[in-house]
Amino acid sequence: MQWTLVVPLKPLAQAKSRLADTADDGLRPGLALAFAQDTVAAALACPAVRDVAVVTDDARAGRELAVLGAAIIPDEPGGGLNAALAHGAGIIRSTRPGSPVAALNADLPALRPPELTRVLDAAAEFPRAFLPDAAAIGTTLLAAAPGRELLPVFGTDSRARHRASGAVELGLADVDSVRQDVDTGDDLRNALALGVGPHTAAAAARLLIPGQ
Ligand SMILES: Nc1nc2c(ncn2[C@@H]2O[C@H](COP(=O)(O)OP(=O)(O)OP(=O)(O)O)[C@@H](O)[C@H]2O)c(=O)[nH]1
Ligand SMILES: C=C(OP(=O)(O)O)C(=O)O
Repeated sequence: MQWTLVVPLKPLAQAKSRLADTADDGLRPGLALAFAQDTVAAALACPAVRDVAVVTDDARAGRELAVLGAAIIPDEPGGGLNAALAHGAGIIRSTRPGSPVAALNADLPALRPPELTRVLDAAAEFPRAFLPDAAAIGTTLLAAAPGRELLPVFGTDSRARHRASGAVELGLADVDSVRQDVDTGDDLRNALALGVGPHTAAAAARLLIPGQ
């Protein structure tokens, strides 16, 4: 089974505000783009992934991610993360009704294709399934089988909210690279320790990170 992934991405100037103490206003947009580039490149290198659609209104991000092979969907609802994901999933479903769809965060710079394959293969056993983030509070991936709506409830406490929505929590071991989202400086240090992709490695080299 091959998946279509929907990756949401805020306008870069507003993205990753919780990294303000680690990357200043001049560097943060480039860092957020680098996370998205490494996430999308790793996803497209995954044999379980047929294609990747990024929902974004950011022109620069749209250009750079299209170069990697992503389809770009404008964030027409402009109603926040879950509206953007439902919009993207709806467009994918209208063009390809038989395809399984998964939402994947754009901030997974350590993402490894074999680990993403394991997560998607596990998700394929259920109508809807999700993977909790490294902090075990949020969600990094939400999957829906063909014919099932995605029904995303990302945001505060999304692990509990996805569980309450009936999605099955995937309790896989050794898929750290799919769980390691980067919201804070500590998250970035953890991702660097796992090993990030080339865009994030280059962007992070411009930051002053203790221990790096
Ligand atoms: N298209 C789209 N993507 C969004 C929107 N809000 C958040 N995202 C994306 O959803 C994922 C999780 O977003 P958040 O944690 O809310 O925001 P963030 O920019 O990652 O970090 P903070 O600014 O620190 O909250 C990231 O990939 C964001 O770029 C939105 O309104 N539209
Ligand atoms: C929106 C989410 O991600 P983040 O951890 O980036 O806030 C979430 O976990 O639902």
